Amino acid sequence: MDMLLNPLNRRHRLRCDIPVMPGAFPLVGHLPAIVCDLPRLLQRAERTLGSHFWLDFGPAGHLMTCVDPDAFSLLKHKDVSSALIEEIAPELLGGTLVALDGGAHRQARDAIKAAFLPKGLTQAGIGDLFAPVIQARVQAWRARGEVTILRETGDLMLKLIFSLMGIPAQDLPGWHRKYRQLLQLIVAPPVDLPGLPLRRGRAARDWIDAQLRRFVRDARAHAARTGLINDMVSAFDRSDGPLSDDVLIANIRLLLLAGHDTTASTMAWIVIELARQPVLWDALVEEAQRVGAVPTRHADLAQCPVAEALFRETLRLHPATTLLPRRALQELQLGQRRIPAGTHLCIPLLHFSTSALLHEAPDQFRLARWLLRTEPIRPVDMLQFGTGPHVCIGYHLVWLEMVQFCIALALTMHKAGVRPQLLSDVEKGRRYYPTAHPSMKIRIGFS
Ligand code: HEM
Repeated sequence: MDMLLNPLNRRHRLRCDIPVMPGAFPLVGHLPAIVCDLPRLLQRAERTLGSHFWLDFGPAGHLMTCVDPDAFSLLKHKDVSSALIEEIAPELLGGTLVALDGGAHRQARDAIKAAFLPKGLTQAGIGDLFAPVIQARVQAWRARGEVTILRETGDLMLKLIFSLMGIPAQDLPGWHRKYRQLLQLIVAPPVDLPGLPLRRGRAARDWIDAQLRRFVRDARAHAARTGLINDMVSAFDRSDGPLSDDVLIANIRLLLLAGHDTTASTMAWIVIELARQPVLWDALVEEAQRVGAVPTRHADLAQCPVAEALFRETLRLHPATTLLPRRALQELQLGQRRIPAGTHLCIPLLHFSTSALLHEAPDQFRLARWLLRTEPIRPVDMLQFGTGPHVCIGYHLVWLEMVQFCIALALTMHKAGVRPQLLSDVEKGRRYYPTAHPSMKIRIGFS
Protein backbone atom coordinates (compact mmCIF):
# COMPACT_ATOMS: atom_id res chain seq x y z
CA MET A 1 0.00 0.00 0.00
CA ASP A 2 1.28 3.47 -0.80
CA MET A 3 1.66 6.16 1.83
CA LEU A 4 -1.22 8.35 2.99
CA LEU A 5 -0.10 11.39 0.98
CA ASN A 6 -2.25 13.73 -1.08
CA PRO A 7 -1.77 12.72 -4.75
CA LEU A 8 -3.04 16.16 -5.85
CA ASN A 9 -0.26 17.98 -4.04
CA ARG A 10 2.89 17.28 -6.05
CA ARG A 11 4.29 20.77 -6.34
CA HIS A 12 7.89 21.23 -5.16
CA ARG A 13 8.09 24.36 -2.98
CA LEU A 14 10.70 26.01 -0.79
CA ARG A 15 10.25 27.77 2.58
CA CYS A 16 13.26 29.74 3.76
CA ASP A 17 15.21 27.96 1.02
CA ILE A 18 14.41 24.51 2.46
CA PRO A 19 12.19 22.06 0.50
CA VAL A 20 8.63 21.33 1.64
CA MET A 21 7.63 17.67 1.44
CA PRO A 22 4.87 17.34 -1.21
CA GLY A 23 1.71 15.32 -0.46
CA ALA A 24 0.15 17.43 2.32
CA PHE A 25 -3.65 17.43 2.65
CA PRO A 26 -5.63 20.60 3.46
CA LEU A 27 -6.05 21.13 7.25
CA VAL A 28 -4.30 17.91 8.35
CA GLY A 29 -1.13 18.28 6.26
CA HIS A 30 1.12 15.19 6.45
CA LEU A 31 -0.46 14.00 9.72
CA PRO A 32 -2.05 10.85 8.20
CA ALA A 33 1.38 9.67 6.98
CA ILE A 34 3.12 10.85 10.17
CA VAL A 35 0.68 8.87 12.34
CA CYS A 36 0.53 5.69 10.24
CA ASP A 37 3.78 5.49 8.29
CA LEU A 38 6.43 7.77 9.80
CA PRO A 39 9.53 5.64 9.03
CA ARG A 40 8.74 5.49 5.30
CA LEU A 41 7.77 9.16 5.23
CA LEU A 42 11.14 10.18 6.71
CA GLN A 43 13.03 7.84 4.37
CA ARG A 44 11.20 9.15 1.30
CA ALA A 45 11.74 12.76 2.32
CA GLU A 46 15.45 12.17 2.91
CA ARG A 47 15.85 10.31 -0.40
CA THR A 48 14.02 12.91 -2.48
CA LEU A 49 14.75 16.19 -0.63
CA GLY A 50 17.94 15.66 1.40
CA SER A 51 18.59 15.98 5.13
CA HIS A 52 16.47 19.13 5.79
CA PHE A 53 12.77 19.36 4.85
CA TRP A 54 9.49 20.77 6.11
CA LEU A 55 6.68 18.51 7.30
CA ASP A 56 3.18 19.87 7.75
CA PHE A 57 1.69 18.92 11.13
CA GLY A 58 -1.79 20.28 10.28
CA PRO A 59 -3.06 22.50 13.13
CA ALA A 60 0.50 22.68 14.59
CA GLY A 61 1.87 24.12 11.34
CA HIS A 62 5.11 23.37 9.50
CA LEU A 63 8.12 21.99 11.38
CA MET A 64 11.58 21.95 9.80
CA THR A 65 12.68 18.34 10.18
CA CYS A 66 16.35 17.44 10.06
CA VAL A 67 17.69 13.88 9.77
CA ASP A 68 21.33 14.96 10.04
CA PRO A 69 22.69 13.47 13.33
CA ASP A 70 23.65 17.06 14.36
CA ALA A 71 19.95 17.64 15.01
CA PHE A 72 20.12 15.44 18.14
CA SER A 73 22.50 17.92 19.80
CA LEU A 74 19.90 20.67 19.35
CA LEU A 75 18.27 19.18 22.45
CA LYS A 76 21.22 20.55 24.43
CA HIS A 77 21.51 23.87 22.60
CA LYS A 78 21.01 27.00 24.74
CA ASP A 79 19.29 28.85 21.88
CA VAL A 80 16.62 26.20 21.36
CA SER A 81 13.34 26.42 23.29
CA SER A 82 10.73 23.86 24.36
CA ALA A 83 7.92 26.45 24.57
CA LEU A 84 6.56 25.23 21.22
CA ILE A 85 5.32 22.09 23.02
CA GLU A 86 2.85 24.21 25.00
CA GLU A 87 1.63 25.87 21.79
CA ILE A 88 1.06 22.47 20.15
CA ALA A 89 -0.74 20.92 23.16
CA PRO A 90 -1.85 23.83 25.37
CA GLU A 91 -4.72 21.94 27.01
CA LEU A 92 -2.53 19.05 28.18
CA LEU A 93 0.97 20.38 28.60
CA GLY A 94 0.47 24.08 29.34
CA GLY A 95 2.41 25.10 32.49
CA THR A 96 4.27 21.76 32.74
CA LEU A 97 8.03 21.48 32.96
CA VAL A 98 8.37 19.80 29.57
CA ALA A 99 7.37 23.12 27.96
CA LEU A 100 9.52 25.41 30.16
CA ASP A 101 13.03 26.74 29.52
CA GLY A 102 15.96 27.95 31.62
CA GLY A 103 15.54 28.85 35.30
CA ALA A 104 11.78 28.18 35.46
CA HIS A 105 12.36 24.70 34.04
CA ARG A 106 15.24 23.98 36.42
CA GLN A 107 13.23 25.05 39.43
CA ALA A 108 10.24 22.81 38.60
CA ARG A 109 12.45 19.86 37.58
CA ASP A 110 14.65 20.07 40.68
CA ALA A 111 11.55 19.66 42.83
CA ILE A 112 10.71 16.34 41.17
CA LYS A 113 13.84 14.65 39.94
CA ALA A 114 15.29 13.24 43.20
CA ALA A 115 12.25 11.01 43.70
CA PHE A 116 12.95 9.35 40.31
CA LEU A 117 16.65 8.63 40.75
CA PRO A 118 17.64 5.09 41.85
CA LYS A 119 18.17 6.28 45.45
CA GLY A 120 14.77 7.99 45.63
CA LEU A 121 12.99 5.01 44.05
CA THR A 122 14.71 2.58 46.44
CA GLN A 123 14.00 4.74 49.51
CA ALA A 124 10.33 4.97 48.53
CA GLY A 125 10.18 1.16 48.10
CA ILE A 126 8.82 1.46 44.55
CA GLY A 127 10.22 -1.92 43.45
CA ASP A 128 8.46 -3.65 46.37
CA LEU A 129 5.25 -1.80 45.55
CA PHE A 130 5.33 -2.80 41.85
CA ALA A 131 6.45 -6.45 42.02
CA PRO A 132 3.18 -7.96 43.37
CA VAL A 133 1.04 -5.84 41.00
CA ILE A 134 3.04 -7.05 37.98
CA GLN A 135 3.05 -10.66 39.17
CA ALA A 136 -0.73 -10.68 39.71
CA ARG A 137 -1.26 -9.33 36.18
CA VAL A 138 0.91 -11.91 34.41
CA GLN A 139 -0.68 -14.70 36.44
CA ALA A 140 -4.09 -13.51 35.21
CA TRP A 141 -2.75 -13.67 31.62
CA ARG A 142 -1.61 -17.23 32.16
CA ALA A 143 -5.06 -18.17 33.50
CA ARG A 144 -6.80 -16.55 30.52
CA GLY A 145 -4.45 -18.09 27.95
CA GLU A 146 -4.85 -15.23 25.46
CA VAL A 147 -4.80 -11.40 25.74
CA THR A 148 -5.06 -8.23 23.65
CA ILE A 149 -1.63 -7.08 24.62
CA LEU A 150 -1.69 -3.26 24.39
CA ARG A 151 -4.96 -3.02 26.30
CA GLU A 152 -3.46 -5.18 29.04
CA THR A 153 -0.14 -3.35 29.32
CA GLY A 154 -2.06 -0.02 29.26
CA ASP A 155 -4.17 -1.11 32.23
CA LEU A 156 -1.17 -2.46 34.08
CA MET A 157 0.82 0.74 33.60
CA LEU A 158 -2.06 2.87 34.75
CA LYS A 159 -2.31 0.78 37.90
CA LEU A 160 1.44 1.10 38.51
CA ILE A 161 1.60 4.85 37.94
CA PHE A 162 -1.43 5.44 40.17
CA SER A 163 0.02 3.30 42.94
CA LEU A 164 3.27 5.25 42.56
CA MET A 165 1.32 8.45 43.13
CA GLY A 166 -0.43 6.96 46.15
CA ILE A 167 -3.92 7.01 44.58
CA PRO A 168 -6.06 4.54 46.60
CA ALA A 169 -6.94 1.30 44.74
CA GLN A 170 -10.70 1.71 45.28
CA ASP A 171 -10.62 5.00 43.31
CA LEU A 172 -8.96 3.44 40.26
CA PRO A 173 -12.04 2.74 38.07
CA GLY A 174 -13.15 6.41 38.27
CA TRP A 175 -9.62 7.57 37.43
CA HIS A 176 -9.39 5.16 34.50
CA ARG A 177 -12.47 6.70 32.90
CA LYS A 178 -11.36 10.30 33.43
CA TYR A 179 -7.86 9.54 32.28
CA ARG A 180 -9.13 8.09 28.96
CA GLN A 181 -11.26 11.21 28.43
CA LEU A 182 -8.25 13.41 29.23
CA LEU A 183 -6.27 11.71 26.47
CA GLN A 184 -8.87 12.85 23.94
CA LEU A 185 -7.40 16.35 24.31
CA ILE A 186 -4.44 15.15 22.23
CA VAL A 187 -6.57 14.69 19.12
CA ALA A 188 -9.60 16.89 19.90
CA PRO A 189 -10.67 19.22 17.05
CA PRO A 190 -10.85 22.84 18.31
CA VAL A 191 -14.67 22.83 18.67
CA ASP A 192 -15.97 23.33 22.21
CA LEU A 193 -19.51 21.87 22.20
CA PRO A 194 -21.23 19.49 24.65
CA GLY A 195 -20.42 15.83 23.94
CA LEU A 196 -17.40 16.61 21.74
CA PRO A 197 -13.89 15.46 22.74
CA LEU A 198 -12.61 18.95 23.63
CA ARG A 199 -15.45 19.59 26.13
CA ARG A 200 -15.18 16.07 27.60
CA GLY A 201 -11.38 16.23 27.78
CA ARG A 202 -11.43 19.61 29.55
CA ALA A 203 -14.02 18.36 32.05
CA ALA A 204 -11.85 15.30 32.76
CA ARG A 205 -8.79 17.50 33.22
CA ASP A 206 -10.67 19.73 35.68
CA TRP A 207 -11.85 16.63 37.59
CA ILE A 208 -8.31 15.21 37.74
CA ASP A 209 -6.85 18.55 38.81
CA ALA A 210 -9.45 18.88 41.59
CA GLN A 211 -8.54 15.41 42.89
CA LEU A 212 -4.83 16.19 42.73
CA ARG A 213 -5.43 19.44 44.60
CA ARG A 214 -7.09 17.41 47.35
CA PHE A 215 -4.07 15.04 47.49
CA VAL A 216 -1.75 18.03 47.78
CA ARG A 217 -3.85 19.47 50.64
CA ASP A 218 -3.84 16.09 52.40
CA ALA A 219 -0.09 15.76 51.89
CA ARG A 220 0.46 19.12 53.60
CA ALA A 221 -1.90 18.23 56.43
CA HIS A 222 -0.14 14.89 57.09
CA ALA A 223 3.45 15.87 56.40
CA ALA A 224 4.83 12.70 58.00
CA ARG A 225 3.28 10.40 55.34
CA THR A 226 5.43 8.96 52.56
CA GLY A 227 4.66 8.54 48.86
CA LEU A 228 5.61 10.31 45.70
CA ILE A 229 3.02 13.07 45.90
CA ASN A 230 4.10 13.79 49.48
CA ASP A 231 7.77 13.90 48.45
CA MET A 232 6.94 16.24 45.58
CA VAL A 233 4.81 18.55 47.71
CA SER A 234 7.55 18.98 50.30
CA ALA A 235 10.20 19.47 47.58
CA PHE A 236 8.01 22.09 45.83
CA ASP A 237 7.34 23.87 49.12
CA ARG A 238 11.09 23.93 49.89
CA SER A 239 12.07 25.29 46.44
CA ASP A 240 13.51 28.84 46.16
CA GLY A 241 10.53 31.15 45.85
CA PRO A 242 7.96 28.33 46.33
CA LEU A 243 6.11 27.35 43.16
CA SER A 244 2.37 27.88 42.95
CA ASP A 245 -0.01 24.96 43.46
CA ASP A 246 -1.10 25.29 39.82
CA VAL A 247 2.45 24.46 38.71
CA LEU A 248 2.58 21.54 41.12
CA ILE A 249 -0.77 20.13 39.94
CA ALA A 250 0.09 20.52 36.24
CA ASN A 251 3.35 18.64 36.80
CA ILE A 252 1.78 15.78 38.73
CA ARG A 253 -0.67 15.47 35.82
CA LEU A 254 2.32 15.49 33.44
CA LEU A 255 3.82 12.53 35.29
CA LEU A 256 0.60 10.55 34.84
CA LEU A 257 0.64 11.31 31.13
CA ALA A 258 4.36 10.92 30.44
CA GLY A 259 4.65 7.69 32.38
CA HIS A 260 1.72 5.83 30.90
CA ASP A 261 1.41 5.48 27.09
CA THR A 262 5.16 5.35 26.50
CA THR A 263 5.73 2.51 28.97
CA ALA A 264 2.59 0.59 27.97
CA SER A 265 3.77 0.64 24.35
CA THR A 266 7.30 -0.50 25.24
CA MET A 267 5.99 -3.33 27.41
CA ALA A 268 3.63 -4.50 24.65
CA TRP A 269 6.50 -4.50 22.12
CA ILE A 270 8.65 -6.55 24.50
CA VAL A 271 5.96 -9.26 24.64
CA ILE A 272 5.53 -9.16 20.84
CA GLU A 273 9.28 -9.56 20.27
CA LEU A 274 9.44 -12.41 22.80
CA ALA A 275 6.53 -14.10 21.06
CA ARG A 276 7.98 -13.85 17.57
CA GLN A 277 11.58 -14.74 18.45
CA PRO A 278 11.76 -18.00 20.45
CA VAL A 279 15.51 -17.59 21.08
CA LEU A 280 14.85 -14.38 23.03
CA TRP A 281 12.30 -16.17 25.17
CA ASP A 282 14.70 -19.04 25.88
CA ALA A 283 17.48 -16.61 26.92
CA LEU A 284 15.09 -14.71 29.19
CA VAL A 285 13.73 -17.88 30.83
CA GLU A 286 17.28 -19.04 31.53
CA GLU A 287 18.09 -15.72 33.21
CA ALA A 288 14.81 -15.67 35.18
CA GLN A 289 15.46 -19.17 36.52
CA ARG A 290 18.96 -18.18 37.53
CA VAL A 291 17.83 -15.08 39.50
CA GLY A 292 14.76 -16.97 40.80
CA ALA A 293 12.67 -13.93 41.85
CA VAL A 294 11.50 -10.54 40.58
CA PRO A 295 14.15 -7.93 41.52
CA THR A 296 12.92 -5.03 43.64
CA ARG A 297 15.96 -2.76 44.03
CA HIS A 298 18.04 -0.94 41.44
CA ALA A 299 21.16 -2.57 42.78
CA ASP A 300 19.70 -5.97 41.73
CA LEU A 301 19.14 -5.01 38.10
CA ALA A 302 22.77 -5.80 37.19
CA GLN A 303 21.90 -9.48 37.70
CA CYS A 304 19.42 -9.31 34.82
CA PRO A 305 21.46 -8.30 31.73
CA VAL A 306 19.20 -10.18 29.29
CA ALA A 307 16.06 -8.43 30.56
CA GLU A 308 17.89 -5.07 30.41
CA ALA A 309 19.11 -5.77 26.86
CA LEU A 310 15.55 -6.69 25.86
CA PHE A 311 14.28 -3.39 27.20
CA ARG A 312 16.99 -1.36 25.43
CA GLU A 313 16.82 -3.16 22.09
CA THR A 314 13.00 -3.11 22.02
CA LEU A 315 12.98 0.61 22.69
CA ARG A 316 15.68 1.19 20.07
CA LEU A 317 13.59 -0.49 17.36
CA HIS A 318 10.24 0.78 18.63
CA PRO A 319 10.86 4.15 20.31
CA ALA A 320 7.67 5.34 21.99
CA THR A 321 8.48 9.03 21.50
CA THR A 322 9.30 9.47 17.83
CA LEU A 323 9.53 13.24 17.31
CA LEU A 324 10.40 16.20 19.56
CA PRO A 325 9.33 19.77 18.67
CA ARG A 326 11.52 22.78 19.44
CA ARG A 327 11.90 26.44 18.40
CA ALA A 328 15.16 28.14 17.36
CA LEU A 329 15.57 31.33 19.43
CA GLN A 330 18.58 32.53 17.40
CA GLU A 331 19.90 31.79 13.94
CA LEU A 332 21.55 28.32 14.07
CA GLN A 333 23.97 26.27 12.02
CA LEU A 334 22.49 22.82 11.48
CA GLY A 335 24.55 20.46 9.33
CA GLN A 336 25.25 22.36 6.11
CA ARG A 337 22.47 24.94 6.60
CA ARG A 338 21.75 28.18 8.46
CA ILE A 339 18.37 28.05 10.19
CA PRO A 340 16.68 31.43 10.83
CA ALA A 341 15.68 32.49 14.37
CA GLY A 342 12.06 31.57 15.10
CA THR A 343 12.08 28.37 12.99
CA HIS A 344 9.92 25.55 14.34
CA LEU A 345 12.00 22.39 14.46
CA CYS A 346 11.24 18.68 14.54
CA ILE A 347 13.90 16.34 15.93
CA PRO A 348 13.14 12.82 14.65
CA LEU A 349 14.28 10.48 17.47
CA LEU A 350 12.83 7.56 15.50
CA HIS A 351 15.21 8.22 12.63
CA PHE A 352 18.31 8.32 14.84
CA SER A 353 17.21 5.31 16.87
CA THR A 354 17.28 3.14 13.74
CA SER A 355 20.05 4.92 11.83
CA ALA A 356 22.90 3.05 10.14
CA LEU A 357 25.18 5.92 11.15
CA LEU A 358 24.74 4.99 14.80
CA HIS A 359 24.10 1.23 14.73
CA GLU A 360 25.44 -1.74 12.82
CA ALA A 361 22.62 -3.63 11.03
CA PRO A 362 20.11 -1.15 12.51
CA ASP A 363 16.99 -3.06 11.46
CA GLN A 364 18.02 -6.27 13.19
CA PHE A 365 16.95 -7.07 16.74
CA ARG A 366 20.23 -7.98 18.44
CA LEU A 367 20.53 -8.48 22.18
CA ALA A 368 24.28 -8.86 21.67
CA ARG A 369 24.58 -5.10 21.02
CA TRP A 370 23.96 -4.61 24.71
CA LEU A 371 25.21 -7.88 26.20
CA LEU A 372 28.66 -7.67 24.64
CA ARG A 373 29.35 -3.96 25.15
CA THR A 374 32.10 -3.04 27.56
CA GLU A 375 31.73 0.76 27.65
CA PRO A 376 29.07 2.56 29.74
CA ILE A 377 25.75 3.70 28.22
CA ARG A 378 26.19 7.05 26.43
CA PRO A 379 23.45 9.66 25.81
CA VAL A 380 23.18 8.48 22.20
CA ASP A 381 22.53 4.89 23.38
CA MET A 382 19.44 6.06 25.27
CA LEU A 383 18.33 8.76 22.83
CA GLN A 384 14.76 7.39 23.00
CA PHE A 385 14.60 9.30 26.31
CA GLY A 386 15.86 12.56 24.80
CA THR A 387 18.99 14.32 26.06
CA GLY A 388 20.01 17.62 27.67
CA PRO A 389 17.99 19.50 30.28
CA HIS A 390 14.70 17.77 29.39
CA VAL A 391 16.03 14.21 29.34
CA CYS A 392 13.30 11.86 30.61
CA ILE A 393 12.85 11.93 34.38
CA GLY A 394 11.32 8.44 34.29
CA TYR A 395 14.34 6.60 32.77
CA HIS A 396 15.37 4.70 35.93
CA LEU A 397 11.76 3.93 36.78
CA VAL A 398 11.11 2.49 33.29
CA TRP A 399 14.28 0.40 33.48
CA LEU A 400 13.16 -1.04 36.85
CA GLU A 401 9.59 -1.80 35.78
CA MET A 402 10.60 -3.35 32.43
CA VAL A 403 13.13 -5.71 34.05
CA GLN A 404 10.62 -6.61 36.77
CA PHE A 405 8.02 -7.31 34.11
CA CYS A 406 10.32 -9.48 31.95
CA ILE A 407 11.42 -11.63 34.90
CA ALA A 408 7.86 -11.99 36.26
CA LEU A 409 6.55 -12.99 32.81
CA ALA A 410 9.28 -15.58 32.22
CA LEU A 411 8.99 -17.13 35.71
CA THR A 412 5.18 -17.35 35.60
CA MET A 413 4.82 -18.72 32.07
CA HIS A 414 7.74 -21.11 32.30
CA LYS A 415 6.40 -22.58 35.54
CA ALA A 416 3.10 -23.27 33.75
CA GLY A 417 4.97 -24.87 30.81
CA VAL A 418 3.81 -22.20 28.31
CA ARG A 419 5.44 -19.47 26.20
CA PRO A 420 4.07 -16.38 24.38
CA GLN A 421 2.74 -16.93 20.83
CA LEU A 422 1.93 -14.19 18.34
CA LEU A 423 -1.66 -14.52 17.05
CA SER A 424 -1.93 -11.38 14.86
CA ASP A 425 -0.20 -9.48 12.06
CA VAL A 426 2.25 -7.05 13.71
CA GLU A 427 2.65 -4.63 10.80
CA LYS A 428 -1.04 -3.74 10.52
CA GLY A 429 -2.35 -0.85 12.62
CA ARG A 430 0.97 0.44 14.05
CA ARG A 431 0.97 4.08 15.08
CA TYR A 432 3.87 6.52 15.32
CA TYR A 433 2.42 9.79 16.64
CA PRO A 434 1.74 11.47 19.12
CA THR A 435 3.22 8.39 20.83
CA ALA A 436 4.13 5.28 18.91
CA HIS A 437 2.51 1.95 19.72
CA PRO A 438 1.66 -1.42 18.18
CA SER A 439 -1.89 -2.04 16.97
CA MET A 440 -4.56 -2.08 19.69
CA LYS A 441 -5.76 -5.39 18.19
CA ILE A 442 -2.65 -7.54 18.54
CA ARG A 443 -3.36 -10.73 20.45
CA ILE A 444 -0.85 -12.87 22.28
CA GLY A 445 -1.52 -16.46 23.34
CA PHE A 446 0.26 -18.34 26.14
CA SER A 447 0.46 -22.02 25.25
C1 HEM B 1 9.50 4.01 27.71
C2 HEM B 1 9.07 5.00 28.45
C3 HEM B 1 9.41 6.44 28.25
C4 HEM B 1 9.94 7.08 27.15
C5 HEM B 1 10.35 6.48 25.81
C6 HEM B 1 10.05 8.49 27.50
C7 HEM B 1 10.57 9.45 26.67
C8 HEM B 1 10.76 10.77 27.03
C9 HEM B 1 11.38 11.77 26.20
C10 HEM B 1 11.90 11.55 24.79
C11 HEM B 1 11.41 12.93 26.91
C12 HEM B 1 12.03 14.25 26.47
C13 HEM B 1 11.00 15.27 26.04
C14 HEM B 1 11.63 16.52 25.47
O1 HEM B 1 12.85 16.66 25.46
O2 HEM B 1 10.86 17.37 25.01
C15 HEM B 1 10.78 12.68 28.18
C16 HEM B 1 10.59 13.63 29.16
C17 HEM B 1 9.90 13.38 30.33
N1 HEM B 1 9.50 12.16 30.82
FE1 HEM B 1 9.63 10.39 29.85
N2 HEM B 1 9.57 8.67 28.77
C18 HEM B 1 9.18 7.45 29.27
C19 HEM B 1 8.66 7.19 30.53
C20 HEM B 1 8.47 8.12 31.52
C21 HEM B 1 7.98 7.84 32.86
C22 HEM B 1 7.65 6.45 33.41
C23 HEM B 1 7.88 9.03 33.51
C24 HEM B 1 7.44 9.34 34.93
C25 HEM B 1 6.57 8.70 35.60
C26 HEM B 1 8.33 10.06 32.58
C27 HEM B 1 8.37 11.40 32.88
C28 HEM B 1 8.90 12.36 32.05
C29 HEM B 1 8.92 13.78 32.37
C30 HEM B 1 8.36 14.43 33.63
C31 HEM B 1 9.55 14.42 31.30
C32 HEM B 1 9.82 15.91 31.14
C33 HEM B 1 11.19 16.23 31.66
C34 HEM B 1 11.58 17.68 31.45
O3 HEM B 1 10.97 18.34 30.63
O4 HEM B 1 12.50 18.13 32.15
N3 HEM B 1 8.67 9.47 31.40
N4 HEM B 1 10.40 11.34 28.24
